[in-house]
Amino acid sequence: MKAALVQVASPLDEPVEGRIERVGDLVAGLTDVDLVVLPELWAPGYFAFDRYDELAQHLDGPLLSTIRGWARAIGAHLHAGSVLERDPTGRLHNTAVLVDPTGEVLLDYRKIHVFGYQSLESKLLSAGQRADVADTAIGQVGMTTCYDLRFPELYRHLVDQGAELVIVPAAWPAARLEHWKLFTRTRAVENQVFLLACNAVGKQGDVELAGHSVVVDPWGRVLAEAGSGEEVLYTEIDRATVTEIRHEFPVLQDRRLRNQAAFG
Ligand SMILES: O=C(O)CCC(=O)C(=O)O
Repeated sequence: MKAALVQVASPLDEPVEGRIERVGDLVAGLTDVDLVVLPELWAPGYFAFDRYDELAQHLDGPLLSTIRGWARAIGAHLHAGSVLERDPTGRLHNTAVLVDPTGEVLLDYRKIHVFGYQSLESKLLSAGQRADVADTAIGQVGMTTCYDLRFPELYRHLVDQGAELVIVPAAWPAARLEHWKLFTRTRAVENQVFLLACNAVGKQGDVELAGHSVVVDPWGRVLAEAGSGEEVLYTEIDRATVTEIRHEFPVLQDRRLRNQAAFG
């Protein structure tokens, strides 16, 4: 399975429509891949808090419909990064969406751990309450978003549902790049999954985003890592590696917490 992680900047002074066109042009050039991944809230810009309400859309709105068209045009799965979703009750969410090559939505995930440190996300957005795994042509896919990387129990929950690969869009600041590098590898190796993490780059307001999008295999090996500028990061992964590594080194079978056996 060939994947491309599209690491882009979302400067707050760039018109959103222009950015959607620019990213659409980049995606249109990716005709030889099975999966394309975009960063967290790349269209509005994660730090455009004052525009969240104005820019949020229902999942059947124009942005997702454009993105579904991109997937059809290149004939690949497309992880839309995340979008600002207005749900039917009017609440807003940071929602990741996976689309198949026919443009059908396979899975959506509302970010569970909304971020409140030097961020208004947790004030403006409602937290998700569900994390599912989709059985797809590219494997058993789970999704989490950015800050979720700090919460290992969410990944265990995905593994318990059969996840083989976890896709993580992010807008992770450069100030905590070392944490990003640590968590992306750790979540992959402790759960014996492929982890594909697509970060944003560039400045949004005062905050520099880290880039360093990364693909890690279930043994914790970094298969590909981007730098700190805009770039498309290519990788090739074989889902059979998950089964092989879990068979060869079956640590997940030795978990005890689930049955409370070792912790009373
Ligand atoms: O956890 C972090 O350090 C960064 C999290 C973040 O920026 C986010 O969730 O958008």
